[in-house]
Amino acid sequence: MNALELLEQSPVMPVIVIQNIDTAVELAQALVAGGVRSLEITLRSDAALQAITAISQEVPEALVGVGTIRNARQWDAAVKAGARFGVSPGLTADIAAAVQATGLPFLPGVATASESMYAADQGFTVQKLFPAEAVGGVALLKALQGPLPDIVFCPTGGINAGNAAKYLALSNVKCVGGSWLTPPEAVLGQQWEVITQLAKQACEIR
Ligand SMILES: O=C(O)C(=O)C[C@H](O)[C@H](O)COP(=O)(O)O
Repeated sequence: MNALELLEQSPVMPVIVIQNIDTAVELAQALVAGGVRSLEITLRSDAALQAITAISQEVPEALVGVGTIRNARQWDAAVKAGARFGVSPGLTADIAAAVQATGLPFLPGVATASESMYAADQGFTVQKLFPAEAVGGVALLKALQGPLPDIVFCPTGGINAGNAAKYLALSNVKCVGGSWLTPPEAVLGQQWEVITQLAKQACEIR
C-alpha cells in the first residue's frame, strides 16, 4: 500500500493516545467495528509502542500506524513494534532517510509551501497539513492547489465532526486526521459503543 491508498481507506484517520495499555485492543476493535481501519497511535504516551504491537497482533483487520514521529530512532522502534505506516508533525532529513529505507507509507507534516516542496523533494507527495486550522485551514489548502497541484493532503489539527466536510470537499484532500473519534473520557470509561458510533459517523462525512 502506498500513502495515497492509505488515505483512501477512510475519510477520517483517528489520532489516538493510548494512556492505558489494557484499553488498546478494545479501542482498536471499536473503531474497526465502525468502519475505521487505519489507526494512528501517537508516541505521546509510554504505552504507545506496546499498543502498536498488541493491536497489530490481536486486531488483524486494523492497519496500525505510528504518529508523532520526531526522529529516526522512533521510526525504527515503531516499525519493529509493528507499525505499517507513519505520521509526523514535521520532517527532518534523518526521518526521510529512515522512512525511505523501509519503503512504508509516511505522511510528513508540513505547514507552508516551502515545507511542502522540501517534503515532495524527498519523495513524499502525500503530506499532513499540520496544525491545519491554525495555519490557514481550508483557505490555505485552496491557495496551495494552484502552485502545488500534485500534492495530496491529510489536514490534521483542529478538525472535528463539525468542520471535516469542508476539508473533504477539496480536491487536494483525501482524508482528515483528528482526535475526536477517541474522546479520553469514553476511552477511559471503556464506552466502546460510543467510539464505534463516532467512527460510523466519521465514515459518512463527505
Ligand atoms: O501527535 C501528532 O502526531 C500530531 O502531529 C498532532 C496531532 O495530529 C494533532 O494534535 C491532532 O489534532 P486534534 O485532532 O486537534 O487533537
